[in-house]
Amino acid sequence: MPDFQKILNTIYEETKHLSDTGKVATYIPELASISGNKFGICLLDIEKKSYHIGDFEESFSVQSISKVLTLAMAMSCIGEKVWDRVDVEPSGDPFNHLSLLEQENGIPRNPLINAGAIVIADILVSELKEPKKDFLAFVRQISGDPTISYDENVAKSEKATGFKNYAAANLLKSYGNLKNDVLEVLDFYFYQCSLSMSCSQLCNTFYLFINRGKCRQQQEFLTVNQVKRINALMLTCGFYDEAGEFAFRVGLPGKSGVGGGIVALLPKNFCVAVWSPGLNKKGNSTRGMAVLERLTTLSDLSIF
Ligand SMILES: NC(=O)CC[C@H](N)C(=O)O
Repeated sequence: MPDFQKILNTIYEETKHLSDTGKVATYIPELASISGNKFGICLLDIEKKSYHIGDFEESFSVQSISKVLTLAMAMSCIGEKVWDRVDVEPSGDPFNHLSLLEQENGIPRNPLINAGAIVIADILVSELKEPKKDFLAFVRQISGDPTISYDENVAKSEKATGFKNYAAANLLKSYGNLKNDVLEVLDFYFYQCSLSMSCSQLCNTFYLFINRGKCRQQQEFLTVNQVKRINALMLTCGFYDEAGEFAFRVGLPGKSGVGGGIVALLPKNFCVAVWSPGLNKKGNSTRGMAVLERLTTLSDLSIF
């Protein structure tokens, strides 16, 4: 294994003063107040050794990173039946794009764009007794961390302003691909996106995806095959219309969120989380992308 701590220190110094670190998301008003200077990195290897620097222990809004976790829970509930309602192709479109959904009769391209994640949220609303509580319990279990919580202010802020998501959910409903009440499903979706986690907590949670479906405590939550599918989706769809660019520059499966977090991983090797709230035009963390590009270059580790 390379000297990860040395590599992180080098990358942190290199990218600390980037002239363009992007713009903090403001379309969810509660996210607008976050300082664009926040910057943390954490890497957890398969031996559970952790390497970190900067604001790696500070919680932030994980937003779309949560889509991987709801997908994992939905697959653990209903298995392959998920694919009757959502496809597995990259969309090549922004995360909240709607026209393909209409062209393709209400079947979202994949579970990591908003429309797909709303269908997954609908599945969980059907399957779980108390969706918000049960999903949070799932995240706490796979991370081994009972302190992880939702940020109610972020959830309420998006509930008041997430008009495109209301549009997506209504479109899905009109095609018969939403079984539950639109507002009930969106309430769950806004809460899942408001999960508040640090880079360190994200690594502990995503350990499952480098460890063939077993969490840090070695309890099995997903089959090897399910993990293979989720990692494939992170590679092809995890960065919306920048998935190609991420594979090209970084070469790892991963998932971003508009809170400025990115999680990426090399199966059976390591997972890494970066937080830097400034986003590029595609909604992905500008500095996060730069950090991960340097990480796979300096460590000579990527899936390619
Ligand atoms: N890309 C993201 O992180 C988007 C998530 C956000 N909650 C939304 O639905 O717009």
